[in-house]
Amino acid sequence: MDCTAAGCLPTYIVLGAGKTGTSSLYGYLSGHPSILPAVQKQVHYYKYSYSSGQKWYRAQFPPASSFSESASPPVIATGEAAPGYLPYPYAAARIRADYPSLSVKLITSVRHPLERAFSSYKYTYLPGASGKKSGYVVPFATFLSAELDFLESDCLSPGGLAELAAGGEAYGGPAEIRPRHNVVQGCYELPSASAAKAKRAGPGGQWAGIKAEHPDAILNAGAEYLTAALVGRGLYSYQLSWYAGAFPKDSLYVICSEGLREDPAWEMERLGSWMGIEAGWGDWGEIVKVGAFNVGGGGEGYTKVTEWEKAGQVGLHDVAEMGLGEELMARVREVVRAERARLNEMREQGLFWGEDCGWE
Ligand SMILES: Nc1ncnc2c1ncn2[C@@H]1O[C@H](COP(=O)(O)OS(=O)(=O)O)[C@@H](OP(=O)(O)O)[C@H]1O
Repeated sequence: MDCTAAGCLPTYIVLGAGKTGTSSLYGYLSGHPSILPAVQKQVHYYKYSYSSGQKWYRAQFPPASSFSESASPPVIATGEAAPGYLPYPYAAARIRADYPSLSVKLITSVRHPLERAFSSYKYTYLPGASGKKSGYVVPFATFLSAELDFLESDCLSPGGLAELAAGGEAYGGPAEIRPRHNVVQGCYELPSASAAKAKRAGPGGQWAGIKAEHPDAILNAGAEYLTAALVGRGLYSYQLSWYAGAFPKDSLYVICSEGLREDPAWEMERLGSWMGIEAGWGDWGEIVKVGAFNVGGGGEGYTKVTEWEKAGQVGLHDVAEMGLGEELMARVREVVRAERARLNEMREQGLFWGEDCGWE
C-alpha cells in the first residue's frame, strides 16, 4: 500500500457511470474483513475535490496502522466508489498521475444501457423522485428518441462532438492516453467551441426539439449530470478505452451489474480473488446477504439497503412501464447490441477481466 504520514491511498477505486450498482459493489467490498471502507462511499476526489489535494484524499481512508498483512484475516485493501468517474477522461488522467506505479485496482460495473437510462430517468424526473420543479414531465420515450437522433447526427458521427471534445482542456491529461471520443462531456456538457462548430447550442443540444415543442419541459431537474446523457452514459466502451489506454491490462475489472443481481456471492468471490483476497479470509455469501443498496434511488440512496426479499427484481424494470414503441425499442436494441459488441471486442483483446453481459 502507498501510505504516508497523511494516510494511505486507496488500493481500489470503483469507477461508476451512474446507476450501475456501484453502491452495492462498494457495500459488499466494505463488508469484507480484509477491506476497510473510506470515510464515505462517494469521496468524489477525482471529479469534484481534486483541488483539495492528495493530503486531503489520503485522510479519507483509514491510517496505515489499520492495515496488516499478518493479521488474521489480513487487512490489505481500502477504496472508494464514485458515480462520476467513468464518464470523465480527466479522472483517468488524474488517477494515473496519482499512481506512478499504476498499482491501483480499477473496478467498474456496467449495466444494460436501457435499464441504466430508465433508472436515471426515474430517479430524476418521475413524481416523488423529482418533485423539484413544476412543468411538463417529458416522457422517457421522448428523451430517448431525441437522444438517439442526437447521438447519430451530432455526437458520434465522424468529426462529431465526441471526437471534437477528445483531448484539449476538458481532458488535460497526457497526449499518449488522449481519448478518441469524449462522449459525455463533448456531447452533453461542454458549452464549447466544438459544440458551436457543430452548430449545436450545447450543452442541452439533445433537447433542442423538446425545448421548442414544450417550453415548460422540466429538463434540468436535480441530478442533471445523470440524466443529460441517458443513453450516452451507457456507452461504457468509449469511456473504458481511456482507462485501458492509461493502465496495464490487469488493472481493470469490469463486472456486469446483472451478475451482481443474479449471483452476487459468485461475482464477489471472483472479484475478491482478482483483488488478492483469499477465499478463507471472509465469507462473501454471508456478506451479500445484507441485500441490495440504492434500490430505486432517492436522496443519499447509496447508503440505503433493501433486503433481498423486499428488493424484488433489482435492476430489472418492466419494459412496458418505459412506454417505448416498437420502432424506438428496435433503435435502442441496435445501440445496445453495438455497445455489447464493442465491450466484447475489448474483452477479447484482453483489455479487462469479466464476462459478456449478455444484453439483448
Ligand atoms: N446487487 C445489485 N446488483 C445489480 N444492481 C443493483 C444491485 N444493488 C442495487 N442495484 C441497482 O443499482 C442501481 C443503483 O446504482 P448505483 O448505486 O451505482 O447508483 S448511484 O449512481 O451511485 O446513485 C439501482 O437501480 P434502480 O433500482 O433501477 O434505480 C439499484 O436497484
